[in-house]
Amino acid sequence: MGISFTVLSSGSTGNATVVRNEDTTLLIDAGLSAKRIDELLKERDLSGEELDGILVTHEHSDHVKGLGAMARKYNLPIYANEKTWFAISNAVGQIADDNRRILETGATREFESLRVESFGISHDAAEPVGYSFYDGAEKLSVATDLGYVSDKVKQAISDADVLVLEANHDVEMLRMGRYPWNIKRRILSDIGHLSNEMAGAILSELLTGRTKRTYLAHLSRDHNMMELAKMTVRDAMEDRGCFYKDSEFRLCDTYYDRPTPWDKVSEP
Ligand SMILES: O=c1ccn([C@@H]2O[C@@H]3COP(=O)(O)O[C@H]3[C@H]2O)c(=O)[nH]1
Repeated sequence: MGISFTVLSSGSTGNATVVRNEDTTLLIDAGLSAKRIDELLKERDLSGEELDGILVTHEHSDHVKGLGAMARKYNLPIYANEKTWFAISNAVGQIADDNRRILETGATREFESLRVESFGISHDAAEPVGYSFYDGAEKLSVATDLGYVSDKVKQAISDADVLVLEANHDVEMLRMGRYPWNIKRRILSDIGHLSNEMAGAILSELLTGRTKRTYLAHLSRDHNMMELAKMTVRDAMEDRGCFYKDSEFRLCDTYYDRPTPWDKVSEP
């Protein structure tokens, strides 16, 4: 079967992604109400009963809003590093001791045949992480909520067959937008969010021929549009000499209000 995934919802109104293979199904973040996550799972013919655990990237509410409720409703273990556990302790409510699992940044954990690696990212949270998933030779990487892509992150996500990468904002739209200047500065900073241009620059370095598609994620509803994001990413790649035909590499959409279709990592 290999790795399949669906981005259930992406953006500052709530983030959740399902990654599964033949023996394991994991939820990455639970940033919407449990009721909404249940609805989104149902849209992809899945139920919370089928989940084996929840991996947390960081403590911001758009990533943990429904975390405690999902864990309690389905008796799910939650995996997060120690600093993130500390940061979510109030928001998450009562969690059974057995469901409080530590997955330290940089650590690898095998969920039967699905291997998960966490890697540190740069964001204004206690100890934010992204995740890579491996099944045999297949690799899927998920990296959102990062202001800057370090060499370590590049290494962690390089050679992924499929990548879910943040393209949060168009810099001009953000500059001209309605947010107060201190928030704009924070979003533009190294611990903020990746712009479309930065996402394209990273992809131009990462595309070695193995990565077949990238889902552009966590788009700002105020300061971005999917078509603009795709155009800017593509232009940024071409400016750096990285040309591709759609048959070799594709940019794919994520949505804040509906799940992406199931995607099999092994498919071309
Ligand atoms: O001090 C701050 C600065 C920013 N933010 C978030 O960053 C997000 C960037 O994408 P967005 O435009 O969809 O939404 C923005 C906000 O949700 C925040 O919550 N607090």
